[in-house]
Amino acid sequence: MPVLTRGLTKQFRRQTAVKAVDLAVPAGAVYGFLGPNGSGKTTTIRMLLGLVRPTAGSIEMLGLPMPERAGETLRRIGALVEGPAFHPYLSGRANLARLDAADGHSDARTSAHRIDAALDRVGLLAAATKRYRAYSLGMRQRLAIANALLMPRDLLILDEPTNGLDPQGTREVRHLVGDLAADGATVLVSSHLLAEVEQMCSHVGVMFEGELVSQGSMADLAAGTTKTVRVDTDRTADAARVLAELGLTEVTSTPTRVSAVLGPVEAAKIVPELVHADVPVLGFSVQSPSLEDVFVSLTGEGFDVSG
Ligand SMILES: Nc1ncnc2c1ncn2[C@@H]1O[C@H](COP(=O)(O)OP(=O)(O)OP(=O)(O)O)[C@@H](O)[C@H]1O
Repeated sequence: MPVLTRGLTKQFRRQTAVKAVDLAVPAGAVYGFLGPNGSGKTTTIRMLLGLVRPTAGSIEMLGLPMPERAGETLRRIGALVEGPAFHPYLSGRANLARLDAADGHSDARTSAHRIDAALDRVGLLAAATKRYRAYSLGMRQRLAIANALLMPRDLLILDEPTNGLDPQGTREVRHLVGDLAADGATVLVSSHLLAEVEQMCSHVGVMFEGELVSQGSMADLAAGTTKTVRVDTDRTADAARVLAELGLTEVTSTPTRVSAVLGPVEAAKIVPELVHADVPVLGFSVQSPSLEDVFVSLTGEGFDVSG
């Protein structure tokens, strides 16, 4: 597990910002750390990176205890936390050269090569000599990610990398995250946008009021919740009877559609039974709840989907 925490807790003076969080980020995952603003994501990430001292709990990063082994682990971790300070009048390449030179672990002899490789990785090589101030927001964020990629990394931690970006910049960064994962890095990426996590991530951890209320693969999360079945037909009363006889629950009808909760019933049995009962099936679907449905069922609250 590239990231593993036990009972991770942070108490500020009046408030427990992070409450006994057990994070488990498996190798190769794009783990979406999802939660509304103020739910404790940034504080958790800052504890992982040793920027904030936990009140309680333990952290393992890349299999080693933190902060005891920070010297070994941090050089294998690329992080984007609160954008590094870029100089507006220097080019993208010159900015990376400054930051690389400031990194005590970097090798000056390989610097030029590593910088161009990182710029290439984020698609900024052609704009390498442009001044930072002339970069779009998406380019600025990609430069910040390039900075995290100056050294080979096993784990990338990106705190809200699409925050403040326009739709084009957002797309650029989402693609980049997918590419980085395809290259074999494990990525922990925080977001307050449900749709973004749904599109970009293989795994999700849901934070709410300082607690990790759920985590797992996207598939597990959907499987653990209630699937619903819809049948479009002009004989809804008969269809409803068949579904109830099969053992589906919460059967409801409109004039043209019957919906019900699937439960343990095998979905493949439904259409043959309907046909057998002479119910014309004009449409049939089995629906897994969206991440939004899951969030609402976990927290009892709606999620501001638009962000
Ligand atoms: N240094 C601090 N001192 C006191 N309270 C803090 C401090 N840092 C964070 N908090 C509080 O802890 C809670 C969690 O904040 P945190 O920034 O971790 O949330 P978040 O999920 O990352 O939200 P955002 O997306 O807005 O950054 C908030 O209520 C915040 O006000």
